[in-house]
Amino acid sequence: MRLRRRTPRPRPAPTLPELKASRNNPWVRDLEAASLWVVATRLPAMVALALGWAWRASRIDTFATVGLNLGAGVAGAAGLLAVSGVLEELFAAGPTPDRVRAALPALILVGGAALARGALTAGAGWAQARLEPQVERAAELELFELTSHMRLEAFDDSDLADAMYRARGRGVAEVARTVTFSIDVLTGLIGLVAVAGVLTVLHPLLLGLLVLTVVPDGWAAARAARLRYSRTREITTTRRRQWMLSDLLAERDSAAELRAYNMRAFLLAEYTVIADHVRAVMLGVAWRQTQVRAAGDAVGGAATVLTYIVLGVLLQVGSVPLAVAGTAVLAIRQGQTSLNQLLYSLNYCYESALFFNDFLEFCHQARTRLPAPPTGVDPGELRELTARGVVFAYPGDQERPALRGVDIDIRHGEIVALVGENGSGKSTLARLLAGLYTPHEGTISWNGADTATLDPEKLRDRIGLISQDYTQWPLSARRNITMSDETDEQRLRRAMDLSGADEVVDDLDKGLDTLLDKRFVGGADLSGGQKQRIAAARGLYRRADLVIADEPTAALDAKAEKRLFDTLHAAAQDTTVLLITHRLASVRMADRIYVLDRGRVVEQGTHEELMALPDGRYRYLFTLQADAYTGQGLAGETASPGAARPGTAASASSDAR
Ligand SMILES: Nc1ncnc2c1ncn2[C@@H]1O[C@H](COP(=O)(O)OP(=O)(O)OP(=O)(O)O)[C@@H](O)[C@H]1O
Repeated sequence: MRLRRRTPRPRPAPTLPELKASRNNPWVRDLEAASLWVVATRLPAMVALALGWAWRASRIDTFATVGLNLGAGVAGAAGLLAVSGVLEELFAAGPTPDRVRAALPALILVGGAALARGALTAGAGWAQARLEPQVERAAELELFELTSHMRLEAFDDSDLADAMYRARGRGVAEVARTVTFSIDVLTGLIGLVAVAGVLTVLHPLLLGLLVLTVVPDGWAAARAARLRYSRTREITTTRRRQWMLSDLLAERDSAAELRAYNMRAFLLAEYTVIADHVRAVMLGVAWRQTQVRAAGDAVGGAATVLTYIVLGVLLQVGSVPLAVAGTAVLAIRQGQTSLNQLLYSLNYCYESALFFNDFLEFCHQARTRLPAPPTGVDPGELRELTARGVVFAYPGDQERPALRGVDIDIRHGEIVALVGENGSGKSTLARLLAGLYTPHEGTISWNGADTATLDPEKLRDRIGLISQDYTQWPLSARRNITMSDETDEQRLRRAMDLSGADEVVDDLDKGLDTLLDKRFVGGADLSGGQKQRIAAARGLYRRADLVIADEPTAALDAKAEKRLFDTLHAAAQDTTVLLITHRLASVRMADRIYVLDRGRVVEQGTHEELMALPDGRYRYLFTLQADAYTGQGLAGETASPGAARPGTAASASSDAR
């Protein structure tokens, strides 16, 4: 049976063009066009996958659930056949006490079968209830093992973000539900097969009629499930936006700016438009589902009436005796109960399985974004880190690479600085050097070996990254500094002392054991600069060969800033420092300064060499800053940013590109 094409529904336009429903997704189109046959053939594979997850989560409970349900089905069939024996004796000729006595053994069998069925069903229910949390745990762990292991650039891919949203939102919860409904489907099927067996024994024609009552309801259930799913999937991006807006409206991080900039009405207005759109889509789904279910019920009801008419005719023409007809009525009623249960579970199972498929789809996509397996090759103590012809573009930005052929050299014990205007590519380059991104072209070499051939974890262990976008982890102050490393009290004190985090920790109620999250009882909140000191201590705590400090002082007061820069300069005696900063006074002492502009190195050299370039960009930027402090300087000489050209004497090798 082919499904009818949908009638077009009115859809309010979402606020942003990118929130429009994706009607071009081939998977959704395929889903909408799927016939009942396709659905029926897909479902067993999904049920098998779900049972595979159940098996992985707990073999005993899966085995018990399926086995006990099977036993309950067999007991049900035996009970029905025993009923036929009871009726046969009761409808026989002779005095009533004799007929009752004759029916007694079959009656005991009916009672025994009912008892056994009840006990087995209860046992199966218990095993099934135990399965759900175990499957949920297994699915969540799988999801987060993948999300935390994917390559960093995967997070910049909007398609993957949609897939992750679906998997995290409903997908992961539906894994356990798919297992539950799959088992319900199996249970319903077992019950139905038992009844079908009994009906076949009583009269084969009755079996055909029972099947006739199944098809319309089955079609309606599958169609209704598909409708909901395809509409829900279409509005994934809209829902993701709604989720983000709900965070902005309810989260602590945005609470202050929301008020300061009177964003409430604006955000609520956008939220309302999106919520209206979602509501309209879901109301449309509810109406279509009701139509489909009503059609299925009507045809199914007619088939039931037909079944009873045929039974009456068979009785009339003497094709079945009265006792068999009585049992057949019971069997048909029990069959329909099983059928209802089966259809109910089928409906939910199919719907759940579609969302479960989202989870599987994301897991599949995430697995293609995992880093190469660890090579185990230790990079060794840093002597030299070089980048040659490095090109890198963020996903979706292939036309505008963030780095366009960068060459740089960092040698042991040096302080190397990256400077340049906003968006020139400094942080991107730092992340590549830290092994967080892989170049699309060119190579990054550690002691001459391409970092792609080195063990990424061992490489990252040798690098302390003081990130520009640092995270304040909802963990103790101690963990915020040591992170995954063991606590070494001496090293910890030193890192705190060098970064100024000691003053922050001294002010906390429980010192290093204070939880840095105000959302929990006893948690503390830090100022922007205090958070940055903790982040700096984190980078310095590492036993690192290379410290990469990306704008480490943006939020620090003048005293703390000087202290940290002094620390970084001192640290360069036994380690190597890559410093990214807009405070150009702090890079004067650097061994080499690279000036980036739109993804290229446009100048390189020492402070003196760069200042000697008459039209140099560094000279222009440095002078501009110096001028802001002194009110003098060379600002008058350098006309404008547009006038700043790559220098000649010490201009970068990449200039030529
Ligand atoms: N996660 C990302 N996804 C897509 N594009 C990005 C991402 N991060 C940065 N970019 C883009 O890459 C370019 C370089 O950004 P990058 O952060 O490296 O610059 P930067 O020199 O560190 O800037 P700033 O001085 O403002 O920190 C910019 O055009 C930016 O828009």
